[in-house]
Amino acid sequence: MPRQEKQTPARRSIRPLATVLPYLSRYRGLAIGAAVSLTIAAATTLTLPLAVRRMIDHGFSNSDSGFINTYFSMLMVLAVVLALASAARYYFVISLGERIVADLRRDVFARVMQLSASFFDVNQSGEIVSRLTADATQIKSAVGATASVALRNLILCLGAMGMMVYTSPKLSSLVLAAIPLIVFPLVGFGRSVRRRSREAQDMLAAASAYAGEAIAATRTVQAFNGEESARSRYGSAVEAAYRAARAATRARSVLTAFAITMVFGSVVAVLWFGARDVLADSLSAGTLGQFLLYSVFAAGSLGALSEVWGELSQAAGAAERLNELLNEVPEIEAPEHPVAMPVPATGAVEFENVHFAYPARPDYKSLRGLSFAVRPGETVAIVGPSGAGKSTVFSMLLRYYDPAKGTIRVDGTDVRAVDPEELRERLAIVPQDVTIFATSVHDNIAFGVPDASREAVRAAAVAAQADEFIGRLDRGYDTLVGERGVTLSGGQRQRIAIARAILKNAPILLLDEATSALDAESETLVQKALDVLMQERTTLVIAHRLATVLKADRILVMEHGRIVEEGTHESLIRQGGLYAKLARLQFDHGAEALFVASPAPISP
Ligand SMILES: Nc1ncnc2c1ncn2[C@@H]1O[C@H](COP(=O)(O)OP(=O)(O)OP(=O)(O)O)[C@@H](O)[C@H]1O
Repeated sequence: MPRQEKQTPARRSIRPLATVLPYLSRYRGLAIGAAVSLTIAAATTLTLPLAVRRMIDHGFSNSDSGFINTYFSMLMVLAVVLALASAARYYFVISLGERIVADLRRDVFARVMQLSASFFDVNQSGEIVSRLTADATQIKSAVGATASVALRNLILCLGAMGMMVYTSPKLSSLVLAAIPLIVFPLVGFGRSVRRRSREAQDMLAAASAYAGEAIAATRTVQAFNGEESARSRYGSAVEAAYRAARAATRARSVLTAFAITMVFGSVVAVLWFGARDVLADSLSAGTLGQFLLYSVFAAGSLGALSEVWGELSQAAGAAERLNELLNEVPEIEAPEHPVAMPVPATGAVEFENVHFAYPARPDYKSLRGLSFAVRPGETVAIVGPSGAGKSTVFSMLLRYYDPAKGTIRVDGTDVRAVDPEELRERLAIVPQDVTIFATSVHDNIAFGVPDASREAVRAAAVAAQADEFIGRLDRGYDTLVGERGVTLSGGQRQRIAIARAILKNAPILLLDEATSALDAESETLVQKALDVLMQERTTLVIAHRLATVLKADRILVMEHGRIVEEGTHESLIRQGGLYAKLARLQFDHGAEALFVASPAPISP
């Protein structure tokens, strides 16, 4: 998301909250229940001053105790109605808030899952998580508690004003004249609260993003004695969030003080007039009492409304941040009329004059006219110095990004013309940094095929040389492996990833060999697992091991985003070019199993 757009102020203060309206209409039952119970509660409250007037003007002067009994029984009934209506209001309104925010969270998450790699190149995951949690919570309190208070006070305020007019049109006209004086400044304050609150949420998200990163990397932080600097960086992020939140709160306090002074000030002024009318006998004491209660209701609810306005403005800041995610358009989307890929899949891959620069680094071309073709069933090794563009080839094939120029074809079809889901069905990847989810071993292997049977998962694990170690775990395939698979060794994680790819059984395998050295036994096991996986399918492997290049049908040597040499190990060694240099480096350093990543000058 373009960051500069984030700060664009919307013209109207609480407009971003309109996002929740479609959700509101989805739950009409709850919304109607809330509205009805709100109305009943407010109407009941409004009848109380009527009773007070009757008591003052008639009740105490009348010695008929029957009248008093009926009167107080009625009041008791009213109290029970008020209590029940308030309880129902609370239930409906809070449930509605929870319901809407659950839906909103789900929709925002679903949208985030669809976004392209380029989005995540520039946005931090912790920042996004903060939107899903902190911002959504603010909206929940706005929709739930705040909206309920707002509606109740709005009804109460309008009702009280109506009753004021009914009680004394003369005094009411004075009150009504004061209202614009109060409302307009309130709206202005509300806008400033929204802006500040948005800033506070941005700051909080930045702090969360940093916390997420640091917590995920505690081992590295500790290894480098970085606790102190991490602590102080997080501390200042939190401090900045606090300052921004305080600024928002300050704006809200000013708003509240202003509102209460104005509202009660005008009530006092009006009553002053009223008191003179009573003295002049043109108004009964009971009527002034009734008017007084209604104006206190009206003033109280206006005061509450001003506070609610502050809260709604704050929630609008949060809604704005969620809207940005909801409105984010994935860069890679299925075409409107996707071309069907040929069936059965053959596993052919072709790059034709592909040029590409990462969106986060538009001036640097990672691929510069890359062309090659891989026949169905062929095993092709890609080698080259660090930064040559090897991993980029995989990202392009998986269509994380689209090329600036040129065409990529899978099974003869341009990848841009097909549904990305159909394309990715045909590809299985074993990345260098294996992703393990904090769930069971079974679910990790079955990640691409969630309905796979236990037998199928087991068969894949056996083929990936993983069954034995899984059997030794506490609960076998049901063992939870911890976040990012922390309870597993590097080799074990890799074999789980291989089992995942075996289970997916896609016609094209993308393999990014791990550079990290495994112990000899793990190495042999991983190698065996890969041999199984590579059988009978097209394999593109970013190779770091001699064994792998020796086994490949063909080796592509990449440098600066294009192919510079091509052939078998022997023919390339004979050519004496870049490959020969890379290979020599490896032998010179005696690391038989590893390709050295960059062709540094050979030391004498
Ligand atoms: N997400 C990204 N955003 C911007 N630039 C990137 C991104 N990923 C890679 N690059 C750049 O693109 C170039 C090619 O990177 P790539 O990862 O494809 O290299 P590689 O050959 O796989 O290197 P290595 O062997 O070190 O993994 C590098 O210069 C790298 O800095």
